[in-house]
Amino acid sequence: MSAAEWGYTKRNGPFTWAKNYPTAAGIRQSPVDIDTALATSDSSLESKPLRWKYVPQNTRTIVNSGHGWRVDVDSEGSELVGGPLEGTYKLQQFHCHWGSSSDKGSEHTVDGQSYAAELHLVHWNSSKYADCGEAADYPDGLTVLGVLLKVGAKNPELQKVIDLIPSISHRGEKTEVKEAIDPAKMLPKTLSYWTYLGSLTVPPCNESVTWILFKEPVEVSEEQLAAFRSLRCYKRGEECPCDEVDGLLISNYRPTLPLGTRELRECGS
Ligand SMILES: NS(=O)(=O)c1ccc(NCc2ccco2)cc1
Ligand SMILES: [Zn+2]
Repeated sequence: MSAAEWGYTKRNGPFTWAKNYPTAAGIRQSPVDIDTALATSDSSLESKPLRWKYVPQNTRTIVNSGHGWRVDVDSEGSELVGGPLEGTYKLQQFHCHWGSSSDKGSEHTVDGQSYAAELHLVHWNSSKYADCGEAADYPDGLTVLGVLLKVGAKNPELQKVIDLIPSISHRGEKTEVKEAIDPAKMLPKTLSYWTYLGSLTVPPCNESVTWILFKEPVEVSEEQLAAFRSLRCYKRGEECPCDEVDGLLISNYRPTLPLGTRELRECGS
């Protein structure tokens, strides 16, 4: 029933989620504003550099989830270790959040500043759990690499996603990713990051994510952001349930929640 379906409009948006997903009102929620003055540098993070291995050929399909685009990956062969992480995490999927104009759209903000969009690479703890779904139920189950996107040059790796958007214009549509997308090429050059314990930024908002947000933004063009906003949040042939501008997914970011008493650590300048 589309009315109960969560989304990003006034009727079903972030301020209504806690009604159906009580965890959304928890004390370990994401995103948060990164108050850089509060960040503590931690020698243990410096001593275990973040290391990743991805298999571009394992990026399988791209789908319009109704809340954005998502590239699903065959986890085998991928790994993320080090930094704040215990054990090995495997890449499950990556997706993006954006706003109706480029002055907003990122989920995390830095000293109150929003970016135009934010890329999330979602990993699950394969040292302890059997799959992503199980891992999402545990406090150390998931880790998400967050990359802030700012308006600038066209992003060649993200262009491979954008080229597929016309084939997934409506909710539920999916298509094969023929030209391998290398997640590693979407990461910034410098690997400095902030890290804190948080949650999924969409329902059910499980408090199971170790967030690792890179400090250096990556560039994406206005035209590429416009392509993201051309996705529709409803199924082909159905009328538009959301009161968005004719059902266009023009904005899919959750406003920030309080960091509360959580520690915010940083690695690198
Ligand atoms: N925006 S986000 O990076 O916090 C995010 C959003 C949704 C999922 N879904 C993955 C999942 C696995 C089990 C339950 O849900 C994973 C991560
Ligand atoms: Zn996300």
